[in-house]
Amino acid sequence: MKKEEKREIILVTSNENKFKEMNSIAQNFNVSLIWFNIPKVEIQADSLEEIVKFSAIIAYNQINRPLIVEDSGLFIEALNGFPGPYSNYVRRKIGMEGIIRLLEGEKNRKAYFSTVLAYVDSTQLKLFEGRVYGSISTEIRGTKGFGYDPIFIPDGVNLTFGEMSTEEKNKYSHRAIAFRKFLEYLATYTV
Ligand SMILES: O=c1nc[nH]c2c1ncn2[C@H]1C[C@H](O)[C@@H](COP(=O)(O)OP(=O)(O)OP(=O)(O)O)O1
Ligand SMILES: [Mg+2]
Repeated sequence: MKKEEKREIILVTSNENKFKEMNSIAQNFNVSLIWFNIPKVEIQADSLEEIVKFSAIIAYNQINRPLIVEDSGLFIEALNGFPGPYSNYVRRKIGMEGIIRLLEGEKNRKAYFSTVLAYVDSTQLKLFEGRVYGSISTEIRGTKGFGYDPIFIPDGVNLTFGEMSTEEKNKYSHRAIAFRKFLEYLATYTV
C-alpha cells in the first residue's frame, strides 16, 4: 500500500514507552500512529474501563479526531488485585522495591498486567482489553522498558519484561494484545 493511504490514529499519552511499543506494531498494519504527548485526564475509579472511558471522552472533546488512549495496571493475586488501577500512584510512592517488600515470604507471586484501550471517533467509543499472566520476581531484573517491567515475568519465559527488547515484550504484553485487537477491528471498516 502507498504511504498516503495509511490511516492516521492519534495516541494520547504522556508515556513515550507506550508510544514506542504500539508504534512498532502499527508499522505492520496500515496505520500511522501519531503521538500526542499531552497528559490524559485520569479520574479515580476502581476499574480501568471506567477510567479510560472518561479519559477518551475528554481527549476527544479537545482534539476532535479519531484517537486512542489506554490505561494499564498490574494486578497481584496475593494482594487481591492491588495496585490495579492505582498502579501509577503506587509506583510513584513505594516503587518496585515496595511491591517486592509487600510480597516478602509470599509463595503466591501470581500477577497479571491489564490494558484497557479506548478508541473514539465521531460515531463510537469502543474498548479493547489485553491481559498477560505471569509472576512477580523476587528481585529487580533488567533495565529495559518502564514502570514495573523489571519485576514482571510473563508465563512461559524466564525473563522479566525489563530484560526484553520492545519487540520481545510485544510478543506477550497486555498492551500489544489490546492494540492488536483494536487494529484488527479498525481493519474491518472504513470511515
Ligand atoms: O507494560 C507495562 N510495563 C510496566 N509497567 C506498566 C506497564 N503498563 C503499565 N505499567 C505501570 C506504569 C504506570 O505506573 C502504571 C500505568 O499507569 P498509566 O496511567 O496507564 O500510564 P502512564 O501514566 O505512564 O501514561 P499515560 O499518560 O498514558 O497515563 O502501570
Ligand atoms: Mg497515567
